[in-house]
Amino acid sequence: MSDALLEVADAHTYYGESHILEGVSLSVDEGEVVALIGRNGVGKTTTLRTILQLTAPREGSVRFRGEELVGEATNAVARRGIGWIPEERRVFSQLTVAENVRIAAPSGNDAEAALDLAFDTFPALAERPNVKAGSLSGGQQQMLAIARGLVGDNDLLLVDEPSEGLAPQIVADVARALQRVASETTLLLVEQNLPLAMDLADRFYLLDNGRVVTDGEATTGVTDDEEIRRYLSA
Ligand SMILES: Nc1ncnc2c1ncn2[C@@H]1O[C@H](COP(=O)(O)OP(=O)(O)OP(=O)(O)O)[C@@H](O)[C@H]1O
Repeated sequence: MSDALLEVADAHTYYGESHILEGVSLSVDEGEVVALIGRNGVGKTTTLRTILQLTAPREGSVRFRGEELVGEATNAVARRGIGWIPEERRVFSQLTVAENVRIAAPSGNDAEAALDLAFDTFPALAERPNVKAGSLSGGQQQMLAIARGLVGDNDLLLVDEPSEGLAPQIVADVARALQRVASETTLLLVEQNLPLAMDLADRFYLLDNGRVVTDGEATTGVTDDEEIRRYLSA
């Protein structure tokens, strides 16, 4: 048996009768950053939802530390230490930055230590602890969402399109922050920005039409690979 932290094997996932994932297999080892790339609509978010059991696969398996997640409720999956930073940057807009971070720390953990970690990682948040999350810029909200994932004490963080809709300068800040998060936890990262994905990741999987079409080491060479570029621009 594999000793991967996460192992998805031949997952088939549907929305109603639409067959979206047609046998996705991938693995993530402890400490790795793995990027899931591919153009719009190929099933990247659905793969994350499949892991979280938000949309359970009809066939195939999802194992975390060797244990089957298929059939478990999403909150049980979360309790195993799998965190999710969705594309929509879920933060509590009526709560302050500090409150958002504090409530993301698992109960029993030291909320002030969580704040220290978050503010140390994201100086832009440390400058505005008492600002309502809803009045932050898009980039700051993304950082807050990542900070909440970071203090959640997760062993695996699923991060969906962290750079989407952000200005290039802010993307660089988010990338730096993710790099720091990666030194603390294992990441599975959905990212359409290929240079960013290759910069952050150790390995990548390229999805197309609900299947993994290729995978390998994340290097800058991948960014210039003709075949991969064709898949991404199609
Ligand atoms: N709730 C849903 N009900 C029905 N079809 C859905 C649903 N969510 C997604 N889909 C469809 O499933 C397919 C895969 O979507 P998914 O969001 O996984 O793609 P993606 O690779 O993450 O792309 P994007 O970057 O656009 O989010 C798409 O064709 C999409 O239209």
